[in-house]
Amino acid sequence: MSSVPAQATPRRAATADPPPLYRVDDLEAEARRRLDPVHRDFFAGGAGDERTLRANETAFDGYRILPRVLRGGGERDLRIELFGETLPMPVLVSPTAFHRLAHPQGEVATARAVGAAGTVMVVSMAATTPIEAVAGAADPPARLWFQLYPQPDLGFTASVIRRAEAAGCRALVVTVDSPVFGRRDRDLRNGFLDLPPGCRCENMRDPESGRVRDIVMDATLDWARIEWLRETTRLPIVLKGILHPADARLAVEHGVDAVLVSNHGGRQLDGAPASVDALPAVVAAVGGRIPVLLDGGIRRGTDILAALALGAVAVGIGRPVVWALAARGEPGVRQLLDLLRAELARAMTLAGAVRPADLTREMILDRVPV
Ligand SMILES: Cc1cc2nc3c(=O)[nH]c(=O)nc-3n(C[C@H](O)[C@H](O)[C@H](O)COP(=O)(O)O)c2cc1C
Ligand SMILES: CCCCCCC(=O)C(=O)O
Repeated sequence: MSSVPAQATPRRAATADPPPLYRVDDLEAEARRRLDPVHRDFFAGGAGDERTLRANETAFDGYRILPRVLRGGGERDLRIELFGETLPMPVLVSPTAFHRLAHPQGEVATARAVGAAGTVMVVSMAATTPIEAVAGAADPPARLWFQLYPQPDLGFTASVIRRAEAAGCRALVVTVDSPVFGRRDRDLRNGFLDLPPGCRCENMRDPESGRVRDIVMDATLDWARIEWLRETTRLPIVLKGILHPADARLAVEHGVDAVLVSNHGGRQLDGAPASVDALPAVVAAVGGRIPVLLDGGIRRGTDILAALALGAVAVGIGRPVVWALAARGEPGVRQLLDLLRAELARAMTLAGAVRPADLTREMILDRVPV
């Protein structure tokens, strides 16, 4: 008679159920096996020596969470309020380009998973599915925000904003850390220049000519353009790519509705600080006048907890979504969001917080050497 090991993995039924997911990083390993190496490098890579890319993740090792005990509270309530809406958890999907390089269903699969989770998907201007199709894809519908690289052609920029508004996007995320494209050695070495046939940045289609325009990184971008955007749309505006506290103050003065502390996942200025290291000074500069969000290096529920305790209202995830999509399609992104929600709830329970608002600055010990 054969014995059954105490920790036997349950035999899975022969259905399309994805295998269990134990940690976010498992998705990366799985995705790496599936992806074309050139596309894998595009998704994984950063600028220059990838110092900032590495720092985004390792910086979280330097924070220690000081838990409170005997606080009771029962079930955790992860909901947050943002722009007058209640989100089920403080985790958003940050904009990432070219989802159809990760999975044939691309942004449609991502939107369906985000719709099921009830949180926000920030759709990239460089999406490979038109915003209208992303908006129509999910049931329940995903809450969509639209990410914009302001183009030098103001008429075209306004037409893209109108498309996003008409598709039901509820905020405009303006990326301000990209006056020029970061120098990404991996892509240069791989000669990654073009999307495969049939795969295009559909949000760049010119309404008059029908031609798909190239995305221009505009080095003339300045605060006057933010004023123009403020006059051009009534959507809440989020500035993405703020690291300096003085810029956070200027954002408030220019009527911006939120700032997203981000270094673009280490893909723009190599040598910039880890997002989480830049967060406290930005939070102090903003002084509660507008919400502060953060992305970069979030891989665990404890990372989310640390960012919230340091003053972020919510966090964004970039690469984990791409890995989940490449590894397992829509079910993978669902699993990813479920896992992060469960990890955050457990971390909050262990730290004695019932709601995100219970997470306070004193619960994080000052940065410890790593
Ligand atoms: C493959 C990839 C594509 C990205 N595309 C965009 C984009 O189109 N627009 C944008 O504002 N940021 C883009 N980003 C940056 C992300 O929005 C986000 O800031 C970053 O990925 C967060 O770091 P993380 O990957 O460690 O979560 C991209 C990042 C990656 C990795
Ligand atoms: C010129 C193509 C623009 C794609 C931008 C995607 C992006 O932001 C990234 O980090 O990659």
